[in-house]
Amino acid sequence: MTTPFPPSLRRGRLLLVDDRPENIRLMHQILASEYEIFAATGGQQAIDLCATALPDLILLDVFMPGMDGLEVCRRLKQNPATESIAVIFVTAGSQTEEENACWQVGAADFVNKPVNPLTLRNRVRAHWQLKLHVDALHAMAHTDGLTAIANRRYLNERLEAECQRCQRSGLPLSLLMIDVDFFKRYNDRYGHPAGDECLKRVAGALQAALQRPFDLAARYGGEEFVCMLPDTDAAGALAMADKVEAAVRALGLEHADSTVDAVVTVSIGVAAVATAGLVDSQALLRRADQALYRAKNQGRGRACLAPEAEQPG
Ligand SMILES: Nc1nc2c(ncn2[C@@H]2O[C@H](COP(=O)(O)OP(=O)(O)OP(=O)(O)O)[C@@H](O)[C@H]2O)c(=O)[nH]1
Repeated sequence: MTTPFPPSLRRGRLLLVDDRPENIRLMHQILASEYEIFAATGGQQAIDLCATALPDLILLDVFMPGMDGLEVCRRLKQNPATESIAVIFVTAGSQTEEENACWQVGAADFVNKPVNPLTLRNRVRAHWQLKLHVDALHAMAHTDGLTAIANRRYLNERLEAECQRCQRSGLPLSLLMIDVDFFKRYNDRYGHPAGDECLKRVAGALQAALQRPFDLAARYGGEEFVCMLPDTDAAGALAMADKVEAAVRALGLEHADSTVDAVVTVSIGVAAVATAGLVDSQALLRRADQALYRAKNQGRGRACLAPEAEQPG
């Protein structure tokens, strides 16, 4: 799952790339106590490892037979999945042209060969700390402050990307728009701090109900949430909506002023993209919102499916 929440105190993952095993051994000795180490002795192997091991940093030899370090770096920077991995080149020479070529392909830094252990350790540590800070900022920008699930900004980014993917692949995509019933009355009766606590519990129930790695639960604003369900058609989304509705009811949060039940309930609007063609994220959200409005009008504490979108032309 693409999560906005990085593990905060994990060990950094470091990929060492050098065609000479003795160089890898030396760097391993210097760095193994602080990092989880992976190693590759060729360019293609390094690229393959990046896709599976997802390292945080790479120490990359420039001159290697076959694909050299410059080409490895160029390819990593062209791939959105690997472009943010910091590449520190390990260079034998210190010629200006060689350094410039490294910067041009996207180097983050250099270390000279033969490596000075202290310099290597400090350079790697500086880039690892920078990466931790960037990840933390990224997580903060994508997280809702109250409920700690994804926020509307992250939902919009992911939804846009999923709509494009769905348009290319023709696979279905569904949204649930979820609203806590009579939440104003809840706040009025139990107080705003209890209202906040209720929203946190509802968010937790949504998060727990979604089980596929690419599903996403987000707080859309106020007492409204959205669940994005890739590769899920209308029938699957309706089943998920029922599961979410039941999960919130099962929290058993007393709501004495609700006319739906004695506990907190939610209404859910479901919208699905079923057919190939243009997929418009905002139109999908609007359809889910209209279905939510119908669920409210039909008595709340239930899910309603939006009619299929009309295809242009
Ligand atoms: N405690 C708390 N309340 C919030 C928060 N965000 C929005 N609200 C409250 O949510 C309530 C939403 O009220 P309405 O839009 O009238 O909806 P409702 O009372 O849930 O009624 P229905 O949706 O028709 O069932 C308002 O009273 C908002 O103040 C929040 O972060 N914390």
